[in-house]
Amino acid sequence: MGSKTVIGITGGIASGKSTVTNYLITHGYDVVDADQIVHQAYEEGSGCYKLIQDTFHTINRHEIGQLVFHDASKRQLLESILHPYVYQVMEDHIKHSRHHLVFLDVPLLFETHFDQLCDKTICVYLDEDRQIERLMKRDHLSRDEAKNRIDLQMPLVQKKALATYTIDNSGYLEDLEGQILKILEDVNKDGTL
Ligand SMILES: CC(C)(COP(=O)(O)OP(=O)(O)OC[C@H]1O[C@@H](n2cnc3c(N)ncnc32)[C@H](O)[C@@H]1O)[C@@H](O)C(=O)NCCC(=O)NCCS
Ligand SMILES: Nc1ncnc2c1ncn2[C@@H]1O[C@H](COP(=O)(O)OP(=O)(O)OP(=O)(O)O)[C@@H](O)[C@H]1O
Repeated sequence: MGSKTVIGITGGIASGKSTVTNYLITHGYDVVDADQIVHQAYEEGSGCYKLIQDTFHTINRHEIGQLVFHDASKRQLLESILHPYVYQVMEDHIKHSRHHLVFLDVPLLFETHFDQLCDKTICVYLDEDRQIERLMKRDHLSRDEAKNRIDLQMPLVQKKALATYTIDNSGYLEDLEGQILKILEDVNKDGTL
């Protein structure tokens, strides 16, 4: 993407991507969040609104989540509406960003092949027991429901193997800053910042 460096941030559900990107945003970095773009698509006037409503007979994300997290063909249908939209918004954002470094926060970065937009990638990971605990707590899910949502994504160990950098978020929040700074330093070293 020309003189810009694009870094994709991924991980599992509730692995701490937003916690990492909040740090980056606070420190002035340009971050695009795929979940936020998806949420905008559910707003009246977006290019996807009518198609989602016609297809699912509701525009309520919670109701649609209940459907698609238990039905692979409905999930694929929803993804076929939303992923091209998210890709386009991200591509436009990269093109028009005034920053030299752009971060993309995409839970399904490798599953969707959005990593083709990226020069480098970061996987935020943790052990599955902690992931389940944090997901249950944050989204008020049962253990079974949390496990089901984790199992819908590429295993974290696979994402870790595909990523340029990894961030271990099994520990305390204070342990994140050092790992993020090390990655930024490495990106800097390449002269890409
Ligand atoms: C299923 C929907 C309605 C649930 O909305 P809701 O507001 O309850 O959850 P939210 O959007 O915040 O997603 C929370 C997390 O669920 C996971 N998730 C979302 N969609 C998917 C999916 N299709 N497959 C696997 N995991 C998913 C991600 O880790 C995401 O961070 C919504 O996520 C959606 O429309 N998903 C399809 C688009 C998609 O694939 N998004 C993922 C990033 S591109
Ligand atoms: N090191 C940590 N210690 C304790 N709790 C944490 C830590 N990191 C993140 N959390 C909490 O875990 C939950 C998941 O983190 P976060 O929302 O950043 O994950 P995410 O990867 O962005 O999730 P999603 O894919 O669902 O958007 C949040 O409630 C967050 O406050």
